[in-house]
Amino acid sequence: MHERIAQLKHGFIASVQADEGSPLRDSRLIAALAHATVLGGANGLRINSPADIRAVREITDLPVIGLHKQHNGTRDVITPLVEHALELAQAGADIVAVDASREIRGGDLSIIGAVRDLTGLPVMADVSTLDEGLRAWDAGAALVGTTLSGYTPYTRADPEHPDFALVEQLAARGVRVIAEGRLRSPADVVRVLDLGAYAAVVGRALTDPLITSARYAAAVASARSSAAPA
Ligand SMILES: CC(=O)N[C@H](C=O)[C@@H](O)[C@H](O)[C@H](O)COP(=O)(O)O
Repeated sequence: MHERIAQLKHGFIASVQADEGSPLRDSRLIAALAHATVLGGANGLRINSPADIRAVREITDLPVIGLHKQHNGTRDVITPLVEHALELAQAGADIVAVDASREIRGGDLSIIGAVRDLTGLPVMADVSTLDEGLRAWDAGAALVGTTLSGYTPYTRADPEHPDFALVEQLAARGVRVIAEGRLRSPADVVRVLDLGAYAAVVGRALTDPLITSARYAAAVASARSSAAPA
């Protein structure tokens, strides 16, 4: 097994990302946030774009899963092209994440082998269903992420919770599965590892203060509206 994959075993990976328009959209801020998660104990990082990967590479030797998000009018596609993967590798990614959904790839998963062979790096296939995960694993993905569950038109997911069932089903079939998407607490991480996940990715709940503040604000608003008038 690839050394970088082994380093992630039974750990948690901090996804540190900020889209255009976010107050955190600055590679130096991404690197600072990533640094904080590493000091806190993260075992790896998931980082979007060559610029952010370069900035993060300055602060850590931990495994970096690189991706290139491209909006297709409906959602972000993860690393649509081999050319993007090459740029991620040049920037210092250790593992390249690619969208392996049927929605984007149809029946053709040749991107997995192409990225692996051209970059020399292991590939993490992001999927939304059991079938997609099994096909990506057979096509040579080193890791299969549940990242896209709830984001393809044919998947429904509880917006408040990870897709625990998909994690369990992939693990039961011997797939090296990364639980990703809507993990919100240390308890969620422990639960997916218990279900057989190889590692867990935590994104917005860990690294996006806008999202976490909105959760507090919603809780306060809800408590106020149900409180008896003074
Ligand atoms: C669907 C998609 O584009 N997911 C992206 C993949 O890199 C990121 O926007 C997510 O933040 C990441 O998957 C972690 O998930 P969460 O932030 O829910 O913990």
